[in-house]
Amino acid sequence: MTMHRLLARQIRQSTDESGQVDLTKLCELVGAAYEEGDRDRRRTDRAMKLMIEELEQTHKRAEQDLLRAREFLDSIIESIPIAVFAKDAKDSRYVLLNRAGEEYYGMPREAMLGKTPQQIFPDHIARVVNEQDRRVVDSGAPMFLEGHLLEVGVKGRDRLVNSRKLLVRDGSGAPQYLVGVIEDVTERITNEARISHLAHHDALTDLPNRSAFNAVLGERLERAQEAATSFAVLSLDLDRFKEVNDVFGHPVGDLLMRAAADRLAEEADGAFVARIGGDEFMILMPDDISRDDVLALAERLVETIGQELEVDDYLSHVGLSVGIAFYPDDGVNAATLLANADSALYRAKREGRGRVRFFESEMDQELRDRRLLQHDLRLALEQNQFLVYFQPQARVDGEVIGFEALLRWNHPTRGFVPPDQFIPLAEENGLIVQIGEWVLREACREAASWPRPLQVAVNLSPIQFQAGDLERSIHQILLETGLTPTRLEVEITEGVLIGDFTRALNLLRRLKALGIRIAMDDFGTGYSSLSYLQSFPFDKIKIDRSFISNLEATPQSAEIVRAVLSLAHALRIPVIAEGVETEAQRAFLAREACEEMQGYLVGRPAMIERYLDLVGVTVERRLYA
Ligand SMILES: Nc1nc2c(ncn2[C@@H]2O[C@@H]3COP(=O)(O)O[C@H]4[C@@H](O)[C@H](n5cnc6c(=O)[nH]c(N)nc65)O[C@@H]4COP(=O)(O)O[C@H]3[C@H]2O)c(=O)[nH]1
Repeated sequence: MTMHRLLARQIRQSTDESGQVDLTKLCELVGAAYEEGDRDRRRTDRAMKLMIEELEQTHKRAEQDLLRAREFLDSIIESIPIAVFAKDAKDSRYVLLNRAGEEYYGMPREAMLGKTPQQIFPDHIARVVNEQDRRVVDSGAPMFLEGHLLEVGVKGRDRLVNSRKLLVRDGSGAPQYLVGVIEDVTERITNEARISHLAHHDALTDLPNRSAFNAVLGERLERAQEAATSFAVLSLDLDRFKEVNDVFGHPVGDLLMRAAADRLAEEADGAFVARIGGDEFMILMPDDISRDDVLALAERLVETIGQELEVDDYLSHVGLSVGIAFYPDDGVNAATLLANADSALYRAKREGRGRVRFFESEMDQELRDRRLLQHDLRLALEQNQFLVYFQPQARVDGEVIGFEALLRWNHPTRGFVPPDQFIPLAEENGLIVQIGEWVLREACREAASWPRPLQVAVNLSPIQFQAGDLERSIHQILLETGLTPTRLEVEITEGVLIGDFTRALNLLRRLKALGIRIAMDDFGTGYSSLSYLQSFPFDKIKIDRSFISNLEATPQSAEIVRAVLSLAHALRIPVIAEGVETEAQRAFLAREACEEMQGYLVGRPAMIERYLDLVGVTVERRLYA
């Protein structure tokens, strides 16, 4: 027989040494044990109760958390701007649709929930939707369609969307739901397209820009190398665009540029036309085009652009010069091809604008020569290679009234380089600022030393007006040399007024205020000499020598000279005629009441030593006649 260990212990504790059981003690021990047991049970019951309560609360909290999480998720799904739907995986019935979904499909969710695609969409669409659903359910693989046209719903017709569908399984792994999202990417795609367009197109004309041109040229070169084909690159430049811009203002200039670009693109017959900056364009011609065809097209472009353009009630006239280089004959890489097309363009412009020139290897030589000359020009000033020649200016009766200072460059190996050749180079690299200052100083110093107070005329380049502090340097030179400002005349061409017109005008006004005289040079050759006469009180007009040399040959020249003289007289501006070589020319000018003249008839440009008598060093006064 087995006995509970506690009872055995209680009996042992109630038994004395003789083996006698003390029943009273045993009853006490058993009673105490029962009481202890009751206390334990009560404690356990309480603990159990507390635990159950705690568990119930935890459960309730978990349920509430779950509910809140669901509500939170629901509100996110409801408010995201992406359409979200869920369907029953068995029959594609819609079980969930958010607000964005209603908008995409153009119908309220009540019209869709519980329904299959066949009950909602037209047949051909329902068929596609069902096929997609089956594919996802059968394969278990998600579906992703990018940038496609949404073909359902009201709003969907012109929207581009990214859409996804994926399968959700139940606890046992069986297909339960199909969840789909549809994101409207129309704006993003159109923005991306717009940004890419802007990056590759010129904002004013909407033609491809320089970077697009370089990319296309790179591709063309690669293709032409592989296929052994040839192609032509045209470098184009609008003639006189800057003048138009300046005379009519930038808004008209912009309209004109747009109109010219349209004409170019229209006439270019599908060739690739790009605007690569300012008034410069490039055209890439199709493969294997003949020289004759390229020439014909280029001439057509020159003619089209040369026609009058009516822009915003203004009639304006620009021209076009074109340089052409061929791959592979004139260059096998982009840099050489472009440089050679530019050389041809440079030649076209130099030969009188409105022309088309093919690249020739001698142009390459010319370009290198120009660079060499530019390099030598830098040394010329420090090595004293410049000289100032003086050419007398006289009244038409022959009385010398002053001299024009003309710069000469005595190159150590080339001899005398004509100013027409090196001054544009000095203007290109900015050296004209220092060189011009040197001429001014020499001319003023020389004139200040003459016993007779004759005037001295000095040419100023437009670059001197744009860069450097011309006013200060003239002021400084006058102080330094002691020449009276009224004896100095500066000759400017209309180029000075092109560009920053207001700045140039203010500068001229300040120079005039110092007492310096301002003459307008090359009158009649520019685009807008007449309009400039209105804007500034010039002290003298110089009629360009081209009109004087043609006086006898072309009757129009005589008419132009007469017209300029009568206009100048009306404005009370004295006129000096340039390039007077013959007595007949002088007589004509005298008859037409032209005040002054300059030319070989009076005297050639020379070192001042040749004219010492005229300036009063040896002879007080000398008359030409
Ligand atoms: N056929 C012919 N020509 C005559 C006659 N009389 C004078 N000439 C030439 O006509 C030019 C007159 O100078 P420009 O119109 O100011 O034209 C000047 C001027 O624009 C520019 N230039 C000369 N020196 C300077 C200068 O110091 N600074 C600047 N910025 N330009 C200068 O270079 C141009 C050419 O200068 P040059 O070669 O010295 O040429 C000079 C002169 O030698 C004549 O009867 N017949």
